Amino acid sequence: MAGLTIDRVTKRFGEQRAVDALSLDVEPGEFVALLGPSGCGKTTMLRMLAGFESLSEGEIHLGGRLLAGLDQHVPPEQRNMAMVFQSYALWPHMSVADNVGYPLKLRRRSGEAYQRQVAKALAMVALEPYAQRSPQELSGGQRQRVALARCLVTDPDVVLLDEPLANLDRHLRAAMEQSFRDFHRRTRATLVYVTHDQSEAMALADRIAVMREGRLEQWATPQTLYRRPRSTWVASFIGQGSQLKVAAGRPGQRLEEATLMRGLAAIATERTQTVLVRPEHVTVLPDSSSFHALRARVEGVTFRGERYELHLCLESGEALMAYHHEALTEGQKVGLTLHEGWCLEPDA
Ligand SMILES: Nc1ncnc2c1ncn2[C@@H]1O[C@H](COP(=O)(O)OP(=O)(O)OP(=O)(O)O)[C@@H](O)[C@H]1O
Repeated sequence: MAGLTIDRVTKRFGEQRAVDALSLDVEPGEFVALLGPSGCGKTTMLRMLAGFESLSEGEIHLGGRLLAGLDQHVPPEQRNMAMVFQSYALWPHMSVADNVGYPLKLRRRSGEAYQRQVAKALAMVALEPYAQRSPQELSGGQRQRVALARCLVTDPDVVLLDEPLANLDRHLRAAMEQSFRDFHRRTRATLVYVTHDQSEAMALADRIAVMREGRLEQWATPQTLYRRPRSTWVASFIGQGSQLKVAAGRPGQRLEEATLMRGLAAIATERTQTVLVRPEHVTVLPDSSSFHALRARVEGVTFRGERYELHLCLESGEALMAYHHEALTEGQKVGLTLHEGWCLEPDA
């Protein structure tokens, strides 16, 4: 197993910087997600890791070995990495087992060693009973597992995955998330996973690199991204929540209930700090009275099965999202207690 070092990597296409001075240290065996909106440079970064794209600046190391830099470009087939694409790219005329064994054939493996490695890779994705089927006889999720087995069969140091679940329906995606977790637990390969779906990245990765316009916005565990997003931009991208103005705190500070409620009650000109309030930190008191310091009007109610999602409008005009155990009526006035908030850096 080897770790990856991405050191100030830049990729220019003409005037545009698709990736801009990106640095990441990925631990051996770590599951990492590159997350960001469409066009932020995720796929370009992945292609540079795989060796399909050259670097404009910076270096990439695997273990102690320089893979790519100013005068160095190790070709893809010598990097001991494997890439899984959105489209699976399976051969339709070959059986599942032959698809999985194809990279071994390219390396001129045969006989018993070949059979053993194919069987082992198929077992890792629980597809042994399907070995002799053709890919057309499989579901989308099963096809993606064949693609995973094919990339595992050569024992790569690093597995690169480019939106591998993008073509699957929601139900299947959830089941496949579990397959990816199992896959990672069994192989302990270093995984770099590209996605624009924050819930997928949060569910799977040990650490997430949040990218925006080629640059790294934040590099942290899912828990840290959720609880302590750095900027207003990251906070609006990860999870649900509302951004309010308060007269309290500074970026990177957690506000307790009393400070937060006092800070919200201040006059508008003093409320200059943006605070993130997650919906689970809001208590809604349906019988609004003048007794409540903070009041709001119910603007919308969405039933989510286990709870209702309320869209509220504060007296300041700011929007606030909250959860509640029962349905309220639109237009209803409510009192609120906000239990905590997280102070954000302004958007650069
Ligand atoms: N070969 C290329 N030539 C010119 N521009 C390119 C090329 N490849 C990518 N780009 C540009 O670089 C930027 C980053 O593209 P990239 O595909 O890496 O983004 P992405 O984050 O993977 O997006 P998506 O989620 O939509 O796949 C985009 O603006 C894209 O148009």
